[in-house]
Amino acid sequence: SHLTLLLQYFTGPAHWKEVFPVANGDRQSPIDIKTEETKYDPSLRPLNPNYDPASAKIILNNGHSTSVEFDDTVNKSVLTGGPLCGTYRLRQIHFHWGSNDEAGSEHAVDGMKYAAELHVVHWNAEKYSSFVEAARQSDGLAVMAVFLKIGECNPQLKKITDRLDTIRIKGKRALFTNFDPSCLLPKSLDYWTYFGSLTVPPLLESVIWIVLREPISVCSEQLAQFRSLLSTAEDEVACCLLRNYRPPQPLKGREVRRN
Ligand SMILES: COc1ccc(C[C@H]2SC(=S)NC2=O)c(OC)c1
Ligand SMILES: [Zn+2]
Repeated sequence: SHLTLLLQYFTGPAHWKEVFPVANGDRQSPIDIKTEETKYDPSLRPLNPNYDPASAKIILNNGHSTSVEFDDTVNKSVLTGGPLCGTYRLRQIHFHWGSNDEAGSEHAVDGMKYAAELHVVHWNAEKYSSFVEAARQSDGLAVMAVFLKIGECNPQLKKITDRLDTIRIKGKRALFTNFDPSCLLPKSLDYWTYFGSLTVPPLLESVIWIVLREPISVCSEQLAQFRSLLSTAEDEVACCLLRNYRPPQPLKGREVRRN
């Protein structure tokens, strides 16, 4: 309907600042990583993801993306090392993509966008008692970003894209367990890191970003399966989730370090 289309238009990234003033804040994400300006930091340690496949619980279409939600009531699946102090507990993974294969990632590298981007979201369970509380703290969240580059179909990603037809409508969820998200990480865990934010409202400035330098592969057919998800619920006029990436935001003097 016209109202739905109008709402869709006014809910785009350009309008978020009207409802969430932090959208113009000093540590917004994503950013365009200018590789020549990144700084090597010898104090950065190797990343140490340690995930238990039994923590995976459900796969979900929340209308903005598709996510796999994990049991984060205990320290079963955690990320330590890298730029992090302490233990960050795995909460969920989700994806960002575009309406065509030429764009879709949220972060860019020297102005270049990849076809899609995986976010692996963790929260600081050592210092804070819940994800929601951690999401309000400057060191509350750690999101590992993995670029998806157009190429061979990704057999590990197939475990997710093959289930999307069961959650096409916004709000749908399905059981999804025995899944270790490490299978979606590239060979090298070399990374860039910087202080940023959630990339979707409420855009909270609570994320330590860890952007892996090596992409994983995805094929056009798999991206088409993401785009066939609906951003609308059962009782609404069907609308495909064609794109869900926020464009790069001003760096505002922040430093991007590399290991
Ligand atoms: C208040 O809690 C939130 C809000 C939004 C998202 C999703 C956003 S944040 C990000 S980074 N990429 C996204 O798509 C959350 O992700 C766990 C958590
Ligand atoms: Zn995200």
